[in-house]
Amino acid sequence: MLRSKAFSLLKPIPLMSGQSNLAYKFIRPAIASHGHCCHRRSVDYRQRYKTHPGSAGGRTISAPQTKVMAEEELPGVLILDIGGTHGVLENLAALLKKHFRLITMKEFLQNKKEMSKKIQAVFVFECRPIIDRELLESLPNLKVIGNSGVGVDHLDLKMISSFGVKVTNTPHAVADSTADIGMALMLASARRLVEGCQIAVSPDTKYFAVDWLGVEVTRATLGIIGMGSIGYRVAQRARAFDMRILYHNRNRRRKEEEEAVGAHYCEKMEDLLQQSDFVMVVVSLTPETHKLIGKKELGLMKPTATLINISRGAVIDQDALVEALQNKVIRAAALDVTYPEPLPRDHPLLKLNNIIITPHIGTATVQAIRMMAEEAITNMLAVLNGQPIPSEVFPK
Ligand SMILES: O=CC(=O)O
Repeated sequence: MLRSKAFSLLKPIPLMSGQSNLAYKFIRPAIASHGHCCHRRSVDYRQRYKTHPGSAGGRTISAPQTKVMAEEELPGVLILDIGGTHGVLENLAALLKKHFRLITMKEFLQNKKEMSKKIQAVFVFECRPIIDRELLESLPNLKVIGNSGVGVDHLDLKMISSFGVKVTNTPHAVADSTADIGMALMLASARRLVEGCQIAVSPDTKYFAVDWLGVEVTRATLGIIGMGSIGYRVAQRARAFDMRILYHNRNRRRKEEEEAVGAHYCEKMEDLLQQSDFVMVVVSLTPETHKLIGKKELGLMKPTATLINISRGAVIDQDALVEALQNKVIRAAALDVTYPEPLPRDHPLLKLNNIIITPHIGTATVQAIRMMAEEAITNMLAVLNGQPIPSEVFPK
């Protein structure tokens, strides 16, 4: 009952744009307990994320230190997740509790009058919860929405900003784990890992009766569409496989960044599509990238090529993809993201054997979710303390 009440606050909105520019050159704000200036300390994030020039990822995000305060003194944070996280959020509660008074949606709805005054921040744990006007109107002291994750297409940035509320995201914390899932999908699809597993466990099949062959990733051409921090990390990994790396991006990376991973810029996405054996989509979802890969683009790809998507489902026209896979216009696809998530059980994509689909697990690692929470906490505290905000996302 309470759950369904909470859900009534969350209703779908049209896809919206919005993405931080993944800037890395920020100084971590001096962290003090909220409202008090103690233990001020600045940490240059470039020291922490110095794996390569221009990279914005890192492995050592650590939550800021806060003076121990009584719970009532701490700013309230409303925890917004849609459930189904199997205790993950509970594990993050201890981290959040060091800096905030945690308020669940259930507590908020039970005692709206008192709670609404306390809530200064909303922590969004999954990329599905929707923050609507009704919720914002009921939180007069809200200053920041700390999104745990890089993609903010589930948030109506213009509407949120009209309430004077800031939105932040966590581009650094997600970079490695998301790049890893891209590599995992590419390798799994190339070597038909899922089919291999099915054969190995099937009682009906002779163990070695594999009547098909995979393809090799080594020395193949990888085309990366979207060379932000995740795309760049994919390139770093692909280099170890001696891959020829092409990329297409709104903005060309610096020469030294290209050289560091041996990546070649394709001004036209068409050139990348025509030349690549593996095409990996790593763009954020915006109105410009909605259905970026459709029938025409799939038609430009080699019949031996594989499409990998680790960004958002809606950047690919799924009907066109079904048709392309059915008609062998391309060899295969490997998707960590779909539209919607999960796909309805009778969706034609689930009936194909030249596809691998994982349930949006790019950041589903012990390390990533912790780093995401820590990065989100740092962002939210910076807003509440009036300090420079490491990763603010602006409406376009
Ligand atoms: O999907 C994951 C993210 O947006 O970081």
